[in-house]
Amino acid sequence: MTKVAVLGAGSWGTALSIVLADNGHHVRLWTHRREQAEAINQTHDNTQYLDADIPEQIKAFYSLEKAIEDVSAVIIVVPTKAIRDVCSELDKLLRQPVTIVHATKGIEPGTLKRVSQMIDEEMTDYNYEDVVVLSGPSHAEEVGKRQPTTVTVSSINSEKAAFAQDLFINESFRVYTSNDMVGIELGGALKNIIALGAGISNGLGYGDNAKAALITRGLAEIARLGVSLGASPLTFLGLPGVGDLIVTCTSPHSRNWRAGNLLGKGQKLDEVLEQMGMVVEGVRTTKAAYQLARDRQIEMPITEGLYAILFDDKKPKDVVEQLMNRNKRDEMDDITPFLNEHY
Ligand SMILES: NC(=O)C1=CN([C@@H]2O[C@H](COP(=O)(O)OP(=O)(O)OC[C@H]3O[C@@H](n4cnc5c(N)ncnc54)[C@H](OP(=O)(O)O)[C@@H]3O)[C@@H](O)[C@H]2O)C=CC1
Ligand SMILES: O=C(CO)COP(=O)(O)O
Repeated sequence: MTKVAVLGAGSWGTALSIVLADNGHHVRLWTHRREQAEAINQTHDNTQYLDADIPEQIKAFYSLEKAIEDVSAVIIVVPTKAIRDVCSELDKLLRQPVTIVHATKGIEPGTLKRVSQMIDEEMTDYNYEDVVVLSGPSHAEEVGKRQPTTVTVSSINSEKAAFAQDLFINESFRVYTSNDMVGIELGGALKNIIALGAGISNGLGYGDNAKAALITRGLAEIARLGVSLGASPLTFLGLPGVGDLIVTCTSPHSRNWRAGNLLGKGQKLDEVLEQMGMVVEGVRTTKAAYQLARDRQIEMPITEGLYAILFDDKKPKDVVEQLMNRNKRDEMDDITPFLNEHY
Protein backbone atom coordinates (compact mmCIF):
# COMPACT_ATOMS: atom_id res chain seq x y z
CA MET A 1 0.00 0.00 0.00
CA THR A 2 1.23 3.45 -0.89
CA LYS A 3 1.39 6.60 1.21
CA VAL A 4 -0.17 9.38 -0.83
CA ALA A 5 -0.65 13.10 -0.20
CA VAL A 6 -3.57 14.84 -1.89
CA LEU A 7 -3.07 18.61 -2.02
CA GLY A 8 -6.36 20.50 -2.14
CA ALA A 9 -9.37 19.55 -0.02
CA GLY A 10 -12.09 20.82 -2.35
CA SER A 11 -14.63 18.63 -4.07
CA TRP A 12 -12.26 16.88 -6.47
CA GLY A 13 -9.40 16.41 -3.96
CA THR A 14 -11.86 14.87 -1.51
CA ALA A 15 -13.39 12.54 -4.13
CA LEU A 16 -9.98 11.37 -5.36
CA SER A 17 -8.91 10.75 -1.76
CA ILE A 18 -11.93 8.45 -1.37
CA VAL A 19 -10.87 6.49 -4.49
CA LEU A 20 -7.35 6.12 -3.09
CA ALA A 21 -8.59 5.09 0.36
CA ASP A 22 -10.90 2.49 -1.25
CA ASN A 23 -7.76 1.06 -2.88
CA GLY A 24 -6.17 0.62 0.56
CA HIS A 25 -3.70 3.51 0.32
CA HIS A 26 -2.83 5.73 3.28
CA VAL A 27 -4.16 9.11 2.28
CA ARG A 28 -3.18 12.49 3.69
CA LEU A 29 -5.55 15.18 2.50
CA TRP A 30 -3.89 18.59 2.81
CA THR A 31 -5.84 21.81 3.21
CA HIS A 32 -4.53 25.34 3.71
CA ARG A 33 -7.25 25.94 6.33
CA ARG A 34 -6.55 24.59 9.83
CA GLU A 35 -10.21 24.55 10.88
CA GLN A 36 -11.14 22.49 7.82
CA ALA A 37 -8.46 19.87 8.63
CA GLU A 38 -9.72 19.62 12.22
CA ALA A 39 -13.35 19.35 11.10
CA ILE A 40 -12.61 16.61 8.56
CA ASN A 41 -10.71 14.58 11.17
CA GLN A 42 -13.50 14.95 13.72
CA THR A 43 -16.60 14.55 11.59
CA HIS A 44 -15.28 12.50 8.63
CA ASP A 45 -17.08 14.66 6.17
CA ASN A 46 -16.35 17.77 4.12
CA THR A 47 -19.88 18.98 3.48
CA GLN A 48 -18.86 22.41 2.20
CA TYR A 49 -17.45 20.64 -0.83
CA LEU A 50 -18.78 17.09 -1.13
CA ASP A 51 -21.70 15.07 0.19
CA ALA A 52 -19.82 11.87 1.06
CA ASP A 53 -18.57 9.92 4.08
CA ILE A 54 -14.80 10.22 4.36
CA PRO A 55 -13.19 6.87 5.26
CA GLU A 56 -11.13 6.68 8.48
CA GLN A 57 -7.86 6.04 6.64
CA ILE A 58 -8.01 9.53 5.13
CA LYS A 59 -6.30 11.93 7.54
CA ALA A 60 -6.58 15.64 6.92
CA PHE A 61 -3.47 17.80 7.46
CA TYR A 62 -2.92 21.52 7.79
CA SER A 63 0.89 21.24 7.78
CA LEU A 64 2.12 20.65 4.22
CA GLU A 65 5.46 19.44 5.57
CA LYS A 66 3.80 16.70 7.64
CA ALA A 67 1.36 15.79 4.87
CA ILE A 68 4.14 14.99 2.39
CA GLU A 69 6.56 13.30 4.81
CA ASP A 70 7.49 9.82 3.48
CA VAL A 71 4.82 9.73 0.77
CA SER A 72 5.55 8.11 -2.60
CA ALA A 73 2.99 10.10 -4.56
CA VAL A 74 1.66 13.64 -4.43
CA ILE A 75 -1.68 14.37 -6.10
CA ILE A 76 -2.15 18.07 -6.85
CA VAL A 77 -5.81 19.14 -7.05
CA VAL A 78 -5.86 22.85 -6.29
CA PRO A 79 -7.35 25.33 -8.78
CA THR A 80 -5.02 26.52 -11.57
CA LYS A 81 -4.56 29.92 -9.93
CA ALA A 82 -3.10 28.23 -6.80
CA ILE A 83 -0.75 25.83 -8.63
CA ARG A 84 2.35 28.04 -8.53
CA ASP A 85 2.09 28.92 -4.83
CA VAL A 86 1.41 25.35 -3.75
CA CYS A 87 4.18 23.90 -5.95
CA SER A 88 6.83 26.40 -4.86
CA GLU A 89 6.01 25.55 -1.22
CA LEU A 90 6.07 21.85 -2.05
CA ASP A 91 9.44 22.28 -3.71
CA LYS A 92 10.92 23.73 -0.52
CA LEU A 93 9.56 20.98 1.71
CA LEU A 94 9.85 17.78 -0.33
CA ARG A 95 12.73 15.57 0.87
CA GLN A 96 12.20 12.31 -1.10
CA PRO A 97 11.48 11.48 -4.77
CA VAL A 98 7.75 11.14 -5.49
CA THR A 99 5.44 10.68 -8.44
CA ILE A 100 3.49 13.87 -9.05
CA VAL A 101 0.00 13.53 -10.49
CA HIS A 102 -2.15 16.58 -11.17
CA ALA A 103 -5.90 16.58 -11.71
CA THR A 104 -6.34 20.32 -12.28
CA LYS A 105 -8.08 21.55 -15.44
CA GLY A 106 -6.93 24.95 -16.60
CA ILE A 107 -4.54 27.12 -18.62
CA GLU A 108 -2.82 30.08 -17.00
CA PRO A 109 -3.78 33.47 -18.48
CA GLY A 110 -0.77 35.59 -19.38
CA THR A 111 1.81 32.80 -19.56
CA LEU A 112 -0.61 30.52 -21.48
CA LYS A 113 0.99 27.53 -19.76
CA ARG A 114 -0.57 24.15 -19.08
CA VAL A 115 -0.54 22.90 -15.49
CA SER A 116 2.33 20.44 -16.03
CA GLN A 117 4.44 23.30 -17.42
CA MET A 118 3.65 25.43 -14.37
CA ILE A 119 4.68 22.57 -12.07
CA ASP A 120 7.91 22.20 -14.06
CA GLU A 121 8.67 25.90 -13.59
CA GLU A 122 8.01 25.89 -9.84
CA MET A 123 9.76 22.65 -8.90
CA THR A 124 13.53 22.19 -9.00
CA ASP A 125 13.75 18.42 -9.44
CA TYR A 126 10.62 17.78 -11.48
CA ASN A 127 10.15 18.66 -15.10
CA TYR A 128 6.94 18.33 -17.07
CA GLU A 129 8.06 15.01 -18.52
CA ASP A 130 7.80 13.38 -15.09
CA VAL A 131 4.41 14.81 -14.21
CA VAL A 132 1.25 12.75 -14.73
CA VAL A 133 -2.11 14.34 -15.61
CA LEU A 134 -5.41 12.70 -14.65
CA SER A 135 -8.43 13.91 -16.61
CA GLY A 136 -11.77 12.76 -18.00
CA PRO A 137 -15.53 12.93 -17.45
CA SER A 138 -15.64 12.73 -13.67
CA HIS A 139 -17.85 14.84 -11.47
CA ALA A 140 -16.72 14.60 -7.86
CA GLU A 141 -20.34 14.22 -6.73
CA GLU A 142 -20.63 10.86 -8.56
CA VAL A 143 -17.10 9.64 -7.81
CA GLY A 144 -17.79 10.25 -4.08
CA LYS A 145 -20.78 7.88 -4.43
CA ARG A 146 -18.64 5.29 -6.21
CA GLN A 147 -20.69 5.52 -9.38
CA PRO A 148 -18.99 4.13 -12.52
CA THR A 149 -16.45 6.65 -13.81
CA THR A 150 -13.72 6.52 -16.43
CA VAL A 151 -10.65 8.77 -16.67
CA THR A 152 -7.32 8.86 -18.48
CA VAL A 153 -3.82 9.38 -17.09
CA SER A 154 -0.96 10.57 -19.22
CA SER A 155 2.70 11.42 -18.87
CA ILE A 156 5.70 11.67 -21.17
CA ASN A 157 7.16 9.10 -18.78
CA SER A 158 5.03 6.00 -19.45
CA GLU A 159 6.21 4.27 -16.25
CA LYS A 160 4.83 7.12 -14.18
CA ALA A 161 1.52 6.96 -16.06
CA ALA A 162 1.31 3.21 -15.39
CA PHE A 163 2.06 3.84 -11.69
CA ALA A 164 -0.78 6.37 -11.54
CA GLN A 165 -3.13 3.98 -13.35
CA ASP A 166 -2.40 1.28 -10.73
CA LEU A 167 -2.78 3.76 -7.88
CA PHE A 168 -6.29 4.86 -8.82
CA ILE A 169 -7.93 2.03 -10.77
CA ASN A 170 -10.71 0.06 -9.10
CA GLU A 171 -14.07 -1.50 -9.92
CA SER A 172 -15.93 1.82 -10.04
CA PHE A 173 -13.08 4.06 -11.20
CA ARG A 174 -11.60 2.81 -14.47
CA VAL A 175 -8.33 4.42 -15.52
CA TYR A 176 -6.91 4.35 -19.05
CA THR A 177 -3.45 5.52 -20.12
CA SER A 178 -2.59 7.76 -23.05
CA ASN A 179 0.67 9.05 -24.47
CA ASP A 180 -0.79 12.42 -25.50
CA MET A 181 -0.20 14.54 -22.44
CA VAL A 182 -0.68 17.84 -24.30
CA GLY A 183 -4.06 16.72 -25.66
CA ILE A 184 -5.23 15.36 -22.30
CA GLU A 185 -4.41 18.59 -20.48
CA LEU A 186 -5.91 20.80 -23.18
CA GLY A 187 -9.09 18.74 -23.52
CA GLY A 188 -9.75 18.99 -19.78
CA ALA A 189 -9.07 22.71 -19.65
CA LEU A 190 -10.83 23.86 -22.82
CA LYS A 191 -14.08 21.96 -22.29
CA ASN A 192 -14.81 24.30 -19.36
CA ILE A 193 -15.26 27.19 -21.82
CA ILE A 194 -17.85 25.27 -23.79
CA ALA A 195 -19.57 24.15 -20.55
CA LEU A 196 -19.98 27.81 -19.59
CA GLY A 197 -21.54 28.32 -23.02
CA ALA A 198 -23.88 25.35 -22.56
CA GLY A 199 -24.99 26.76 -19.21
CA ILE A 200 -25.58 30.18 -20.76
CA SER A 201 -27.64 28.57 -23.50
CA ASN A 202 -29.78 26.82 -20.88
CA GLY A 203 -30.17 30.07 -18.92
CA LEU A 204 -31.40 31.77 -22.08
CA GLY A 205 -34.06 29.09 -22.41
CA TYR A 206 -32.56 27.27 -25.39
CA GLY A 207 -32.84 23.50 -25.60
CA ASP A 208 -31.07 20.33 -26.64
CA ASN A 209 -30.41 21.39 -30.24
CA ALA A 210 -28.33 24.32 -29.08
CA LYS A 211 -26.55 22.12 -26.53
CA ALA A 212 -25.63 19.52 -29.17
CA ALA A 213 -24.41 22.30 -31.45
CA LEU A 214 -22.20 23.73 -28.72
CA ILE A 215 -20.72 20.32 -27.91
CA THR A 216 -19.89 19.42 -31.51
CA ARG A 217 -18.77 22.83 -32.75
CA GLY A 218 -16.98 23.32 -29.43
CA LEU A 219 -15.14 20.07 -30.01
CA ALA A 220 -14.10 21.29 -33.47
CA GLU A 221 -12.51 24.46 -32.10
CA ILE A 222 -10.91 22.70 -29.13
CA ALA A 223 -9.34 20.22 -31.55
CA ARG A 224 -8.15 23.02 -33.85
CA LEU A 225 -6.33 24.80 -31.05
CA GLY A 226 -5.14 21.54 -29.50
CA VAL A 227 -3.63 20.23 -32.74
CA SER A 228 -1.87 23.55 -33.32
CA LEU A 229 -0.26 23.12 -29.89
CA GLY A 230 0.93 19.58 -30.63
CA ALA A 231 -1.97 17.38 -29.48
CA SER A 232 -3.24 14.39 -31.44
CA PRO A 233 -6.70 15.02 -32.96
CA LEU A 234 -7.81 11.55 -31.85
CA THR A 235 -7.41 12.48 -28.19
CA PHE A 236 -10.35 14.86 -28.53
CA LEU A 237 -12.57 11.91 -29.51
CA GLY A 238 -11.69 10.20 -26.22
CA LEU A 239 -12.64 10.58 -22.55
CA PRO A 240 -10.74 13.82 -21.87
CA GLY A 241 -12.14 15.31 -25.09
CA VAL A 242 -15.70 14.63 -26.15
CA GLY A 243 -16.29 12.55 -22.97
CA ASP A 244 -15.59 15.48 -20.67
CA LEU A 245 -17.42 17.88 -22.96
CA ILE A 246 -20.57 15.76 -22.76
CA VAL A 247 -20.46 15.42 -18.98
CA THR A 248 -19.79 19.09 -18.29
CA CYS A 249 -22.16 20.49 -20.91
CA THR A 250 -25.09 18.33 -19.84
CA SER A 251 -24.86 18.10 -16.05
CA PRO A 252 -26.00 20.52 -13.38
CA HIS A 253 -23.18 19.04 -11.25
CA SER A 254 -20.80 21.09 -13.39
CA ARG A 255 -19.66 24.29 -11.73
CA ASN A 256 -18.96 25.80 -15.15
CA TRP A 257 -22.41 24.86 -16.46
CA ARG A 258 -24.08 26.24 -13.33
CA ALA A 259 -22.16 29.52 -13.54
CA GLY A 260 -23.07 29.81 -17.24
CA ASN A 261 -26.72 29.11 -16.46
CA LEU A 262 -26.80 32.06 -14.03
CA LEU A 263 -25.07 34.29 -16.58
CA GLY A 264 -27.66 33.28 -19.17
CA LYS A 265 -30.40 34.24 -16.74
CA GLY A 266 -28.93 37.73 -16.60
CA GLN A 267 -26.68 37.75 -13.50
CA LYS A 268 -23.34 39.55 -13.55
CA LEU A 269 -20.09 37.58 -13.54
CA ASP A 270 -18.95 38.89 -10.12
CA GLU A 271 -22.25 37.97 -8.45
CA VAL A 272 -22.18 34.53 -10.06
CA LEU A 273 -18.64 33.73 -8.93
CA GLU A 274 -19.38 34.93 -5.41
CA GLN A 275 -22.32 32.61 -4.98
CA MET A 276 -20.68 29.54 -6.58
CA GLY A 277 -18.40 28.85 -3.59
CA MET A 278 -16.26 26.57 -5.77
CA VAL A 279 -13.80 27.21 -8.56
CA VAL A 280 -15.18 27.98 -12.04
CA GLU A 281 -12.04 27.28 -14.07
CA GLY A 282 -13.62 28.17 -17.42
CA VAL A 283 -13.52 31.90 -16.71
CA ARG A 284 -9.72 32.22 -16.55
CA THR A 285 -9.26 29.54 -19.21
CA THR A 286 -11.45 31.55 -21.60
CA LYS A 287 -8.99 34.42 -21.22
CA ALA A 288 -6.02 32.12 -21.89
CA ALA A 289 -7.62 30.31 -24.85
CA TYR A 290 -8.73 33.59 -26.42
CA GLN A 291 -5.13 34.81 -26.30
CA LEU A 292 -3.75 31.50 -27.59
CA ALA A 293 -6.21 31.53 -30.50
CA ARG A 294 -5.26 35.10 -31.42
CA ASP A 295 -1.53 34.40 -31.19
CA ARG A 296 -1.84 31.29 -33.36
CA GLN A 297 -4.58 32.64 -35.63
CA ILE A 298 -6.91 29.76 -34.85
CA GLU A 299 -10.61 30.29 -35.43
CA MET A 300 -12.48 29.81 -32.13
CA PRO A 301 -15.83 31.58 -32.52
CA ILE A 302 -17.48 30.09 -29.41
CA THR A 303 -14.48 30.98 -27.24
CA GLU A 304 -14.47 34.50 -28.70
CA GLY A 305 -18.18 34.79 -27.92
CA LEU A 306 -17.61 33.65 -24.34
CA TYR A 307 -14.76 36.13 -23.97
CA ALA A 308 -17.06 38.93 -25.13
CA ILE A 309 -19.72 37.93 -22.58
CA LEU A 310 -17.30 37.49 -19.67
CA PHE A 311 -14.90 40.36 -20.21
CA ASP A 312 -16.52 42.83 -22.64
CA ASP A 313 -19.98 42.86 -21.09
CA LYS A 314 -21.63 41.67 -24.28
CA LYS A 315 -25.18 40.32 -23.96
CA PRO A 316 -25.40 36.50 -24.30
CA LYS A 317 -28.33 36.78 -26.73
CA ASP A 318 -26.31 39.06 -29.04
CA VAL A 319 -23.43 36.57 -29.03
CA VAL A 320 -25.77 33.72 -30.01
CA GLU A 321 -27.15 35.86 -32.83
CA GLN A 322 -23.63 36.59 -34.03
CA LEU A 323 -22.63 32.91 -33.93
CA MET A 324 -25.74 31.88 -35.86
CA ASN A 325 -25.15 34.50 -38.54
CA ARG A 326 -21.53 33.80 -39.38
CA ASN A 327 -20.60 33.30 -43.03
CA LYS A 328 -21.96 30.18 -44.70
CA ARG A 329 -19.48 27.31 -44.86
CA ASP A 330 -18.97 23.56 -45.27
CA GLU A 331 -19.05 21.77 -41.90
CA MET A 332 -15.77 19.97 -42.58
CA ASP A 333 -13.88 23.06 -43.84
CA ASP A 334 -12.02 23.54 -40.62
CA ILE A 335 -11.60 19.84 -39.81
CA THR A 336 -10.13 18.41 -43.00
CA PRO A 337 -6.95 20.53 -43.01
CA PHE A 338 -5.65 19.11 -39.76
CA LEU A 339 -6.76 15.57 -40.61
CA ASN A 340 -4.87 15.87 -43.91
CA GLU A 341 -1.86 17.16 -42.04
CA HIS A 342 -1.86 14.20 -39.65
CA TYR A 343 -2.95 11.27 -41.82
N1 LIG B 1 -15.05 19.09 -8.88
C1 LIG B 1 -14.93 18.21 -9.85
O1 LIG B 1 -15.85 17.40 -10.08
C2 LIG B 1 -13.72 18.18 -10.69
C3 LIG B 1 -12.78 19.18 -10.62
N2 LIG B 1 -11.65 19.11 -11.40
C4 LIG B 1 -10.62 20.12 -11.33
O2 LIG B 1 -9.97 20.04 -10.06
C5 LIG B 1 -9.47 21.34 -9.69
C6 LIG B 1 -9.97 21.66 -8.30
O3 LIG B 1 -11.36 21.77 -8.41
P1 LIG B 1 -12.40 21.50 -7.24
O4 LIG B 1 -11.93 20.53 -6.26
O5 LIG B 1 -13.70 21.27 -7.93
O6 LIG B 1 -12.43 22.96 -6.60
P2 LIG B 1 -13.12 23.42 -5.27
O7 LIG B 1 -13.48 24.83 -5.45
O8 LIG B 1 -14.17 22.44 -4.87
O9 LIG B 1 -11.94 23.31 -4.20
C7 LIG B 1 -10.73 23.98 -4.36
C8 LIG B 1 -9.88 23.68 -3.15
O10 LIG B 1 -8.59 24.24 -3.34
C9 LIG B 1 -8.30 25.03 -2.20
N3 LIG B 1 -7.39 26.11 -2.51
C10 LIG B 1 -7.62 27.24 -3.21
N4 LIG B 1 -6.52 28.00 -3.25
C11 LIG B 1 -5.57 27.34 -2.53
C12 LIG B 1 -4.23 27.63 -2.19
N5 LIG B 1 -3.61 28.74 -2.60
N6 LIG B 1 -3.57 26.72 -1.42
C13 LIG B 1 -4.18 25.61 -1.00
N7 LIG B 1 -5.43 25.27 -1.29
C14 LIG B 1 -6.13 26.14 -2.07
C15 LIG B 1 -9.65 25.56 -1.75
O11 LIG B 1 -9.54 26.06 -0.43
P3 LIG B 1 -10.63 27.07 0.19
O12 LIG B 1 -11.66 26.20 0.81
O13 LIG B 1 -9.88 27.86 1.19
O14 LIG B 1 -11.17 27.91 -0.94
C16 LIG B 1 -10.48 24.29 -1.88
O15 LIG B 1 -10.24 23.43 -0.82
C17 LIG B 1 -9.98 22.31 -10.76
O16 LIG B 1 -8.96 22.54 -11.68
C18 LIG B 1 -11.13 21.56 -11.41
O17 LIG B 1 -11.31 21.93 -12.77
C19 LIG B 1 -11.42 18.06 -12.24
C20 LIG B 1 -12.32 17.05 -12.34
C21 LIG B 1 -13.55 17.01 -11.58
O1 LIG C 1 -14.17 18.53 -14.92
C1 LIG C 1 -15.21 18.20 -14.42
C2 LIG C 1 -15.88 16.91 -14.71
O2 LIG C 1 -15.10 16.10 -15.51
C3 LIG C 1 -15.89 19.11 -13.47
O3 LIG C 1 -16.31 20.21 -14.17
P1 LIG C 1 -16.76 21.51 -13.38
O4 LIG C 1 -15.51 22.15 -12.85
O5 LIG C 1 -17.48 22.34 -14.37
O6 LIG C 1 -17.65 21.04 -12.27
